[in-house]
Amino acid sequence: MADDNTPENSGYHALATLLESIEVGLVVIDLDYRVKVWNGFMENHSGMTANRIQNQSLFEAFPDLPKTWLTRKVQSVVTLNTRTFTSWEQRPYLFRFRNTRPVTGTEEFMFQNLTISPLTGTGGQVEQVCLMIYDVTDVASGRRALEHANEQLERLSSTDRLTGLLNRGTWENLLDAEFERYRRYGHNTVLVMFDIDHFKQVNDTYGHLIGDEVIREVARITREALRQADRPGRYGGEEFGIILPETDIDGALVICERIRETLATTVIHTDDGDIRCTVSMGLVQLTDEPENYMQWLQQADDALYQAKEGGRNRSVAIRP
Ligand SMILES: Nc1nc2c(ncn2[C@@H]2O[C@H](COP(=O)(O)OP(=O)(O)OP(=O)(O)O)[C@@H](O)[C@H]2O)c(=O)[nH]1
Repeated sequence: MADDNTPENSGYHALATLLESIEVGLVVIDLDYRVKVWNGFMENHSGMTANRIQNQSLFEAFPDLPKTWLTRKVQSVVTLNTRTFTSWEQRPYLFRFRNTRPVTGTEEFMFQNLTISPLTGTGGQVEQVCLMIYDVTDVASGRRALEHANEQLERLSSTDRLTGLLNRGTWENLLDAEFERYRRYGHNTVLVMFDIDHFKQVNDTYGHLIGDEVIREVARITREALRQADRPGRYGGEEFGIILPETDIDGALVICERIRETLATTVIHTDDGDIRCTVSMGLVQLTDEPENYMQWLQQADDALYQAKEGGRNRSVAIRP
């Protein structure tokens, strides 16, 4: 009988205790996926005791495991006798454990990195494999928060803060892209420039803050009148542009008149009283004439100027 007090045994005992209490999941399975070792981390997070799962098939005990994927990974570890590593970015988790971290409590489940190592027997053959599961929820949730913040930053830098429409830079890039698309495919496309009439009076009478409210309301009504593919943008102070892809000049005129009439009949309620405003619009369907998008823009601006000259609160369309 072995003497429990030999230095070898006490060393082994210390090691076993360490593996039992380490903050990493340790699972040893044989080549039939029967569980041989299941440490404290796994017990705590799965609710399954080592005694219960001992010698059970891993896939029977955890039917939700990605069987095909894990089998392929384990097979390659066994065949090549080398370890493999999978990060949470490739696969967020192997075992779906609830996230119990206090700081990253907003994450629903535990993100995991996984290492699969071969365990060889005395003959040098791989007889078992060891799965090591690392809880990387803190890292993953930090990274995800950063990505989320970057997305928001990206959105903010492409939109106008007052109206939420595309800002001038982004909108002009789209206009340039639409111009190139026309050159290649020749699809109908219309550019609209419009501007709030006598806006200076609104500012002078009510002040800049109320003026801003009016600009915001004009943007909201415009956005609501358009389709998903249409691209409204805030070009300058009280000047807006709309790109209407796959639209001819008659269709564009219908859309613009709808926006113009809606605005003309809308009362904007502000803290300083009710305000009405009108807009003038210039529309131009793209032809082969402009050599670049800036010339196309100039044509629309000329049409807008004609609408102002013609008495405002109207749309002027330049036909192809
Ligand atoms: N509140 C506010 N006013 C702005 C903003 N940007 C430009 N403006 C004002 O918009 C007014 C534009 O005036 P004008 O270019 O003379 O044109 P208008 O009074 O609208 O007259 P027409 O366009 O000829 O009908 C100016 O008073 C600008 O100060 C802004 O972001 N907020």
